[in-house]
Amino acid sequence: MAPRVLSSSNVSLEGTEIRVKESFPFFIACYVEGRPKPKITWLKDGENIDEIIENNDEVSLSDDNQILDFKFAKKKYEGKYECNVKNRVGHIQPFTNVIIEGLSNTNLVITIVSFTIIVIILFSFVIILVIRIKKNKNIRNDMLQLELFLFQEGNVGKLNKECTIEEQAELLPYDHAFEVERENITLGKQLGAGAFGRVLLAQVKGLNGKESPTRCAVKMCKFEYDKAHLRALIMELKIMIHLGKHLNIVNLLGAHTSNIDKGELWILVEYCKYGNLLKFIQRGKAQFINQIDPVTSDIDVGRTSPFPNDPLSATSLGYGIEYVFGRNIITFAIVIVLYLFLMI
Ligand SMILES: Nc1ncnc2c1ncn2[C@@H]1O[C@H](COP(=O)(O)OP(=O)(O)OP(=O)(O)O)[C@@H](O)[C@H]1O
Repeated sequence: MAPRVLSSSNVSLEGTEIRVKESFPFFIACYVEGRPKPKITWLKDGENIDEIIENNDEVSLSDDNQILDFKFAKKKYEGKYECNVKNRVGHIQPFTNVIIEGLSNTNLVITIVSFTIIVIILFSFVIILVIRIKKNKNIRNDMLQLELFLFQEGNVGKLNKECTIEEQAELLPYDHAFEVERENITLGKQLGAGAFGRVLLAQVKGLNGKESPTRCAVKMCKFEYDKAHLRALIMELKIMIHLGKHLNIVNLLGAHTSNIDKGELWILVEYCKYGNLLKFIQRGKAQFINQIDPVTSDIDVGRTSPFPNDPLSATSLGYGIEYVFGRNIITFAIVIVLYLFLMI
């Protein structure tokens, strides 16, 4: 059977055209059939292809010479490619014209211009982003400065007599006389934890001019970067400073505030060896335990003043009376009697 070109080829007896973009890969396929199996050789512009293929990684023959493969389209590969197919019975020579399309000048200009525009846009974006970040950082710094200023100085002029101190505690100033250096505080075991803070036992040197270390309880935020918790602790500290000392409350001994911008605020208060009042009562130290409502006897026990005429407000007692009983067992008895009296 004489050789015949199959339709899957991209060469034909009448000739075809293959257009390829420069630097793209392409191939010329000359699939044939015939019996005996035809032999295939290739010509480029009438010359044997061997010269091009020899020592050239970019051009190769495969599939019994049926495929001529080009890794990159280059101008030098442009031309007429003939596929010489021969067997004993016949001979055919299908061919194709390969045209390599380079980037036209206009295309090149468009590419360069678009690239430049993209670079300029990206660059502007980066600049705008940097300016924004810087601006936000400045705003944040200003806000931090403002918050720190409010913490230190407060804004007493804005206090409203019709509101409770608890509602406007932020406006109260901080008293630097309470400041204790970090190196004077040695933290110990945890005594307990509240809604937003935890309390640790500590030894503090140089408190009230004393040489020997003072045992105290240090209250700090559970999570240093939680602003809401820090704010609550600041309010607690300011209220304690505002209240001043009193026999029946757990008094403020000092505070470590120099790292407050990093969320670190420690409040040093008197240590109460019996801890929390509710737990103390629940442990069965008081014989009338059954008469106390377990719900209202939590923090509210401290918030209801057992001394109606006490100059300290109910709020003030809320910050300390829970722990007072460890210090003074007689006061404890008086408070419980008064509490029962008030309950009736
Ligand atoms: N001065 C103190 N002496 C001994 N233990 C204390 C002292 N202060 C607090 N504790 C212990 O730490 C626990 C937590 O105290 P904290 O004041 O943080 O919480 P709270 O008053 O119960 O709750 P909240 O944080 O809502 O006010 C208490 O229950 C108590 O066991």
